[in-house]
Amino acid sequence: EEILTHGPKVTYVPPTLPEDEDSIFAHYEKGINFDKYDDILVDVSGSNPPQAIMTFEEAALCGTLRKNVNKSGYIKPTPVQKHGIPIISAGRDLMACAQTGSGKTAAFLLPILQQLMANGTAASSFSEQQEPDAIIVAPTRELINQIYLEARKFAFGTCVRPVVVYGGVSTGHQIRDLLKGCNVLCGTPGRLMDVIGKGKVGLAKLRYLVMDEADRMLDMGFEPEMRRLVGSPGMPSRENRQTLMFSATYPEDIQRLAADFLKTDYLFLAVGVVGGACSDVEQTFIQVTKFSKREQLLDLLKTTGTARTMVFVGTKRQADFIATYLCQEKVLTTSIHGDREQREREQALADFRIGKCHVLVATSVAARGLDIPDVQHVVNFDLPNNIDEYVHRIGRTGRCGNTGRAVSFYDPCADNQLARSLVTILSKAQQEVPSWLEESAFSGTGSGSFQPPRERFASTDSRKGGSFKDMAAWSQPAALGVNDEDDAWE
Ligand SMILES: Nc1ncnc2c1ncn2[C@@H]1O[C@H](COP(=O)(O)OP(=O)(O)OP(=O)(O)O)[C@@H](O)[C@H]1O
Repeated sequence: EEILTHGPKVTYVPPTLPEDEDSIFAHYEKGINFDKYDDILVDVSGSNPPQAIMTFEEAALCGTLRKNVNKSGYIKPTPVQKHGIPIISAGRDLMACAQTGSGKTAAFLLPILQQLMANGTAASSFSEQQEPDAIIVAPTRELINQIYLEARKFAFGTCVRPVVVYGGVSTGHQIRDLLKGCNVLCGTPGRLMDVIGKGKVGLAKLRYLVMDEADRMLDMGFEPEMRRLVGSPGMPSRENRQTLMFSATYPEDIQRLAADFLKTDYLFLAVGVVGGACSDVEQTFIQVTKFSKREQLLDLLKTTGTARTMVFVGTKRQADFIATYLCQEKVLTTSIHGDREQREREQALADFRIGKCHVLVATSVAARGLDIPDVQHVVNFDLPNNIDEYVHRIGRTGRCGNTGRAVSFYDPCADNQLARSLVTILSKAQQEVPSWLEESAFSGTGSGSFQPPRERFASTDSRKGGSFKDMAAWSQPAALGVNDEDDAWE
């Protein structure tokens, strides 16, 4: 985004959003494994956690919110919602770790909206400076847009007005929309700091700060921006706001950093991984050589037919290259990565969502958070260099109790450092570990460290001590993956 402010003026204005209820509340069905969520082990640490709720009735949502939850097809809360909603309603700060696709978004949106309604938040109106009650940040443009659409859905028919700002779109357009009124501001960090810097957003009334994909928001790429945000003039101190963090992964070093942003008595919510980090995703590995990957991808796609498939690659150049190759081979393919214009990125996602293209070639920019119905396959054409990234990528399938498949190309020359962590992930998910993978993990050639496979949670509260050595070794800091080609943030 920063680069764009120095480049040609961005004039893209996204298409107007549909206003009809059917489109706003369109949702996909939860899967056969949704009820298994009930058996998942949950651990809340920190002092005096409030009691979990078992039903949405217990969440004591106002009538309109309750209706919107129903219209969204939610019948019972997921574990992160059962625990997260009362924690947030009780005014506590929260660091929440729960499996991909298990409903983290509603876990923070619903209690925030409920509190805003309960406290009689005034309908916002036109003003040259807006003072939102809540700010939500996320690492990519498409993800923040998706969160905004969820906020708009749950706030439907209430006086709460959500607004979104992100890079690659005309700033003028977004500011005009912002100034019409804003209670909940969703943004990617660059554009958010931009509108704050321009004086269009004041922070004096801020009560909630939400970091989605919090570990990403606090890694090397974004941490300075987050510190700038909380240090901005008017920003209430952490004692005077509620700070909420959500992710499926929390490296230990990031947790310790995160504590700077939270009240000291924050609660850590870990939704367990009984049955695995992603037990709803069948994970397979194919040993390949660098030069055989392309043909193997084609063979694989022939067996999957028109099933919706995301293919992750390591670099933007590679994304273009593979997408072009597949198009030449008559596979209906589109692509998303950081060098494409925002118009193209949004078009690609739309074409993939409606099934006009059944293959989406993507860099890590699409690894986190995106909730696309019926993604049946994830292919790691290139494995990421970080295990957390792997967890997020394969989490694009197998969402909300649905099942999915992830196939990863494993090139022993390039991917050895990931072997041990992969063995851990597979055994946690109670899936078969290929013997060659196990061998390469423990042959001594595989670097990286060993995580005891019986650990029940993807992350544990760093304040508990003792776990630190294992966890730090397990999750390499995401920052290690940063290089010129890294495309995981805006
Ligand atoms: N209680 C519920 N009942 C039915 N569907 C739900 C419920 N909660 C969430 N969903 C749906 O499940 C899907 C996944 O939710 P969401 O995108 O919030 O997952 P997430 O935990 O944030 O995943 P990620 O880690 O990938 O960001 C969404 O389509 C959402 O609407």
